[in-house]
This record gives sequence, structure tokens and C-alpha cells, in this order.
Amino acid sequence: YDREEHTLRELRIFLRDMCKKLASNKLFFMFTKPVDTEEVPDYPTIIKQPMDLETMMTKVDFHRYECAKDFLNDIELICQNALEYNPARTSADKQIRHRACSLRDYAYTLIKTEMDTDFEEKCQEISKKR
Ligand SMILES: CC(=O)c1csc(NC(=O)C2C[NH2+]C2)n1
Repeated sequence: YDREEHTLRELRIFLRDMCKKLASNKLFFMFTKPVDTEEVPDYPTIIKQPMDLETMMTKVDFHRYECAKDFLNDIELICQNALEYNPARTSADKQIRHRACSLRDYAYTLIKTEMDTDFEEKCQEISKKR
């Protein structure tokens, strides 16, 4: 039991660092906080499952991620939401779509290069048992 809790503690430390790195990149500022439904009233009519990096940091602290795959699923959600909400040919929409794709690719690459494969496999085994 303790060994598993130690593994998940180490995962949370890694994922907090991931959130920090992603949120500190100016390119991704529009993904750092929930969309303000006062400013953008049609957002919740289009995007049914909003996600952002600040919410993800809170989910880390609430032990909502048991492996990096679960974390990347929420990164994917941020990306898909942005592609859905910004479909237009305008440069504004194109720029947000490009940044959403950059966020996704940067997150996958950070995890692939900085996380030990065996460690993620151990986390996924723990996650399956729970
Ligand atoms: C987080 C997100 O995807 C987002 C926040 S504002 C926005 N889009 C716009 O403000 C307009 C540019 N075309 C609509 N997208």
C-alpha cells in the first residue's frame, strides 16, 4: 500500500510541474483559466465539458489523476474544445487552433521525454486495480 501511495505522490509532483510548465508559456494563456462565461456567453452553449490548466492543477491536488494518460486525456479535451469553438477561417480562430495543437503536442512530448515508461506503466497498473 505505501509503495503505491509513494508512486502516486511522485506522479502528482510530476504532473504539477507539467501544469506549471504549460501554464507559464505565454502562447497558451487562453488555456490557463476557465473561459469567462460573462465575457463569452455562447461558450457553454457550444462546449459541454470545459477544461483548463488551472482546473487540471486542482484535479492533481484532489488525486483525480492516477496516471499520465488520464492527465493527457484532459489536455486532449482542452485542445478539442478549442478546435470546436474556433472553427472559422479567420486568423484569430486559426491562431487559437494552432496554439491548441501546440499545447497538445508539447504536453505529449514533455511526458514522453521526461517520464520513465516503467513509471507510467506502474501508475496505470495501480489505476486499473482501483
Ligand atoms: C479557450 C478558447 O478556446 C477560447 C477562448 S476565447 C476563444 N475564441 C474567441 O474569442 C473568438 C475567436 N473566434 C471566437 N476561444
